[in-house]
Amino acid sequence: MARLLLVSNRLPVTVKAEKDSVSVVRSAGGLATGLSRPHERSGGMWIGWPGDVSRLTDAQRSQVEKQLADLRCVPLYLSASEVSRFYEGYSNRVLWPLCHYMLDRVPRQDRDWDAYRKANERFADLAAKHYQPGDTIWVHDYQLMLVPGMLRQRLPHARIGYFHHIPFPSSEIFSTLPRRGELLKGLLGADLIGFHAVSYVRHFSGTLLRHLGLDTDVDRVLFQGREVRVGAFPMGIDATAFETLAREPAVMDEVKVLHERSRDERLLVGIDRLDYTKGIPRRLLAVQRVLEREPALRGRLRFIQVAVPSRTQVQAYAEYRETVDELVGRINGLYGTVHSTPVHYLYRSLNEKQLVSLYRGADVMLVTPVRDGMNLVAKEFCAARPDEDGVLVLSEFAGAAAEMRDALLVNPYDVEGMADAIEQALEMPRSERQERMSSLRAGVKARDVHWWVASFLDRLQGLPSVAEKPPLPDGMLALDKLKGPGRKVLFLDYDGTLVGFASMPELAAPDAELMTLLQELCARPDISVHIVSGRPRETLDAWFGELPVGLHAEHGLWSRMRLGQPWQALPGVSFEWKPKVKPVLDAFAARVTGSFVEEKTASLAWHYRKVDAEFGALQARELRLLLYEKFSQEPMHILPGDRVVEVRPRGVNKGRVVPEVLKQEAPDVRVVAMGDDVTDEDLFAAVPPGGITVHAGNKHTCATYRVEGPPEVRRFLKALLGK
Ligand SMILES: Nc1ncnc2c1ncn2[C@@H]1O[C@H](COP(=O)(O)OP(=O)(O)O[C@H]2O[C@H](CO)[C@@H](O)[C@H](O)[C@H]2O)[C@@H](O)[C@H]1O
Ligand SMILES: O=P(O)(O)OC[C@H](O)CO
Repeated sequence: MARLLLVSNRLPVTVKAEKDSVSVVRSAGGLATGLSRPHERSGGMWIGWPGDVSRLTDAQRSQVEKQLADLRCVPLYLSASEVSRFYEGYSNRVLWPLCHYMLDRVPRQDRDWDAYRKANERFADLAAKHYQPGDTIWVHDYQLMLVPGMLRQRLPHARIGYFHHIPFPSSEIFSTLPRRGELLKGLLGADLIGFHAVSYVRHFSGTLLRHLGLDTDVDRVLFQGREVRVGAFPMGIDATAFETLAREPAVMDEVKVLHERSRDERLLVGIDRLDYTKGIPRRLLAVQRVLEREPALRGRLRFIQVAVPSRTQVQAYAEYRETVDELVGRINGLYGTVHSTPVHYLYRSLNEKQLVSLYRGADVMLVTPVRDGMNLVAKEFCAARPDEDGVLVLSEFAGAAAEMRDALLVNPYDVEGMADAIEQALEMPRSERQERMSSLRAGVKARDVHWWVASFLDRLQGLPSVAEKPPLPDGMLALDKLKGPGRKVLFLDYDGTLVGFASMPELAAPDAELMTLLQELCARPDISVHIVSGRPRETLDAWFGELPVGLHAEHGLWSRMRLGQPWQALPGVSFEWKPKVKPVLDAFAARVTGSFVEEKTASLAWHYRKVDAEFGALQARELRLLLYEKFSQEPMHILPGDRVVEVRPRGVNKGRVVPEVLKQEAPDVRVVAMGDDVTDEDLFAAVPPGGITVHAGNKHTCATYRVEGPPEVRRFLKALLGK
């Protein structure tokens, strides 16, 4: 099995320094707890921050390093400034609230981007240093979004995965980030990008389209010549370990004590990192509402809320703590008696045994975050209930809600609704509790953390590696093969190859530099030039009619072989479908603002270049489906292009030009074809063996060389002229 290199901001263990001793303890938080056991099993390494070590003596530090090495953890020490600017600053003041839809918590001006970028460089450097060929690198979470891209630069052939543990928000939210483009490109350095939920994949794909113009095809997107996969991998927990612990006599004793101490009380439990995304204040208010509404429950209801301190140096967390403290005090002041306290609040971390005892003892578990990537507490609770009892009240804004449909799902913003759900849970008959819990447990056990790790890594390791599928060689290298005498025939696509795209087709007229270049190529007795375009005859005539070049319009339907010769159509092509299809495209143009229909002699095209990228792509899919559905019997082809859907007669393609032209040339002529889009693939396929095919862009292609785009195509043609 390939060695696994985990890279995350926090290691699964944190250094804990006391007066005279130092030790490493389990880190809190979903990522660290969830991945600990898979790491123990994998035999690989884990690179990350072990927490604050600034006060350790040299001897203590080496003691810690020894302990970390035994756990196969490689520490990356963050300086005080990095903790404050990279971790607390950009990661937790900007990205954390933004990904949780809390724009009002993002500072007006972010000053920590630079520190974030530099810290990401340090993680990438350390991972690259420990990398051995054949390793799989798995980068985790929002603190390290630039690391996949940085690793790709350092290790072009490495297999790199990235998992985003928190929500990926809608593109409307992500778009507000000034550094959105850099962050997206950073993620795209990975081979596989995973999220907890399908909705996050959708948001991510929409954001790629909107900001980088990259269209995700179901689960893959092309970026810089590489295919990057994206997918939903809902994270699980070590269900067996929780269940085993929940059956231990020590835990059962603890549960017994808990029940004896609160003999007549029903027990509600909440367990969270103390984070403003976890919805603790509204949860407290809901408990308060239950007590207000149901006097009979006063003195008979106990809510144990355990909150582990988190990010205590960030002001928002300190303020949140005060809010929670105040609410707890208020509710206890209102409804406490000399015999009972309704809210039992613990501000600390619990060990696993204490945690599981609470899960096992709870009548109702309240997991009500206002937004959460997944939420593992909900799953831990179910795993810890082999008695198939207890009710889970779960926020519909937690990623876990997509899987845990048998929980009582609540809107965490609706305090009354949550109070209703708590009452419903308290009154729920045993048979219903059992039915729901049994179904929840089946899901938690089937999709546990080992399943999660295996499904992510199987997908990642099953992908063809960059080394197995090397990038196409640089087109400029092809020039060597064209050196020396001998005739050359150039087949050149126009839009996207000789010129860049314009918002309206008529705006992409050839510039002076291109006209000069074409004139110089035509002036060479050993070179003949053919422009093979999807454009109509009239346009090619207007732009190039005076040049001694071959012109081929509408993807080869019309050809003017030489200057002075007439245009001729390919024989036997049917156009009868056109009047039937045109009204369908017109209707789309009318309903999608900014789109329009282009009509040529033989084909029709619906362009949506100026339409909002996400909406345009959706509409294009709908149009294609409609066309397939209505006109599958017609002799026509439906061709998705770059922000265009084109309908052409069957049997016409750019490839048909090549043999026609070569009929008039000597057999030893050297053929060069250059193009950028899917229609040029027919051209490449028709080039005889030994010819040179150059794809201008980063799409899938059957060409043998690649250049980046029109400027490089021109550089190639100039070099052919010896310039
Ligand atoms: N008082 C306490 N004492 C001891 N342990 C405690 C504790 N309170 C919480 N924990 C433990 O910490 C973990 C919390 O994980 P969560 O998934 O609930 O949220 P978190 O926001 O940390 O994780 C992030 O990563 C995870 C995993 O991807 C996502 O589910 C989540 O949405 C995302 O925010 C659980 O394993 C829990 O047992
Ligand atoms: O304590 P933090 O800041 O490392 O966050 C822990 C959470 O699991 C983050 O996903």
